[in-house]
Formats: sequence, C-alpha cells, structure tokens
Amino acid sequence: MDDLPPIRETIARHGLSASKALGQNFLLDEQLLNRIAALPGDLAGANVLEVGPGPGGLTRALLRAGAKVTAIEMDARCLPALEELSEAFPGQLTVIHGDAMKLDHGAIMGGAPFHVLSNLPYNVGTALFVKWLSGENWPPQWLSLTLMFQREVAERIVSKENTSAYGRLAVLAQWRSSAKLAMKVHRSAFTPPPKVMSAIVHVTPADAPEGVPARTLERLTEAAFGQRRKMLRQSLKGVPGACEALSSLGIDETRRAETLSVAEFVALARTLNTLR
Ligand SMILES: C[S@@+](CC[C@H](N)C(=O)[O-])C[C@H]1O[C@@H](n2cnc3c(N)ncnc32)[C@H](O)[C@@H]1O
Repeated sequence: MDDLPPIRETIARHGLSASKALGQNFLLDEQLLNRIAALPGDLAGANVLEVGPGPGGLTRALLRAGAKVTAIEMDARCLPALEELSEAFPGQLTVIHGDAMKLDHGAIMGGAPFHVLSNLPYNVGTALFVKWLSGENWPPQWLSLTLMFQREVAERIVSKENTSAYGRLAVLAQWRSSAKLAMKVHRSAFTPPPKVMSAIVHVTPADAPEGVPARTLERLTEAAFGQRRKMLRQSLKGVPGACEALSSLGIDETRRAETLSVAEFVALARTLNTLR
C-alpha cells in the first residue's frame, strides 16, 4: 500500500486554494472517492481518462484500484501534487496539462478502449458529455462514463418522457446508451461546498438502432426541444420531411416534444432518413 498523506494535507502543502473561476470544489473523503472509483466495476489494468483531477483525490482512488490513468488538468498549480501521485504509482499515471475541451481524447488514449471518470464544473461537464455522446461512430471508444453533475442535470439525463426534466440531454443519453443515476452526493462532501446538490451519472453504450444517423436524431431533438412548449407541427417546421414522417408513423402532430418517448424519436429519425 502507498503511504500518501491524506488529500487534505496534500492540498495544504501545495497551497491549492480552490479557484472559483475554474469551478473547483474538491472531494476529500477517501471512502467516498473509493466508492466513486468502484462505480465502473473492476478497474485493475483498465485504461481510465480522468478529466479535471485537481489535487488528485479521485485520481489516487483510481490508481489504488489498479487503473492506468491519463488525467487532463487545466490548472498548472495542481501539477506538482499530481507528479507526487505519479511517483507513488510508477508507470500508472500520465498527466496532461491542458483544456479537455480542446483535446482529442481518443488519440490521447492511443486508440485503446477506456473508461471516463470526472468531476467537472457544470458547464464543461455538460459540454463534454454531449461531445462524448455525439457523432456517427458507435460503439464509441469509451467503455463507460462516470460523471458528477449538479443533481438537477443528472435528473435530466436519466429522465423519462412526460416529465419537466425530460429533454435533449435525456434523448441523447438514452437512444443508444444506458444511463443511470449511480450516486447522490451531498453538497457538504465538497470543499468548498457548492450551492447545489450533486449526483453521479453512469453511462454505458448500447447497440445503436439500425438506420438512424446520429446527425438526424440530434437535429430532430434540437428542433423539437428548442421550442418545447410548441406542438410538433410547429417546432419541427424547419426539419424537411418531419411532418410527413410524423403522419406516416401515426404520431399526432399536435403533441409536444416532451411527450415523445426516446423510442418515438428514434422511429421518427429512421423514417426521416428513409424519406430522403
Ligand atoms: C470540481 S473540481 C474537481 C477536482 C477533483 N477531481 C475532485 O473531485 O476533488 C474540477 C477540476 O477540473 C479542472 N478543470 C476545469 N475545467 C477544465 C477543463 N476544461 N479541462 C481540464 N480540467 C478542467 C479544474 O481546474 C478542477 O481541478
């Protein structure tokens, strides 16, 4: 076993006061961090991409679980603390100093399959989530996503139709993946505590439905939920063939986007594709 000091001590020794601008709220409870690192299953020998390791609380839990971790961190102040972790777990940790939004994650992971774990600021987390779930290549190179969000966003991701939380994020996360709320995390678990509660979402890829280009589905959900209070015949006006597709599927065009199940969105995208 390593003889690392508690993460709180590492933070104090490196003077890592949390930066508001970088959305930093650190997790210090090592038991909680071990539970988070266990969410994807056995990580011994597995490749893990961690985005935003900060002082390395989750990173050390992943390393202790035997993972081979590549960590992307934007804040240069955190690099010496991460370097110590690299020394404590020789050959297991690669640290990249940079903005995760601007990097090609597949290339960084050398084309090999990998799990993603991350506790990111809200805006960056959602943007990366959408990026990981988009695109025509499926199954993706990632094996699972284990991501911390503010609780309300996590609920949106796993929501079902006919609820106010249901929208683009739900359809994107569920049409060719399985998304579940894996753990609720109280705001007091963070230092400093954020204003809102958090939750961790765990996503694994599923089979992509046949004959449905991702771009068509993304375009449909953008249009439908862009005007979610409007009837589909109005909100989908700008999508050529959408009204025809609705009628050929027997979907009432006076319904609103939030009443359409993920399966209905998939059917709509498939029909639209065959009409072209
Ligand atoms: C909420 S803190 C979490 C830190 C640590 N993982 C933990 O759980 O205690 C988010 C971390 O993400 C980093 N970060 C923010 N935006 C980033 C980006 N675009 N690319 C890489 N890291 C980023 C911040 O510097 C910070 O260290």
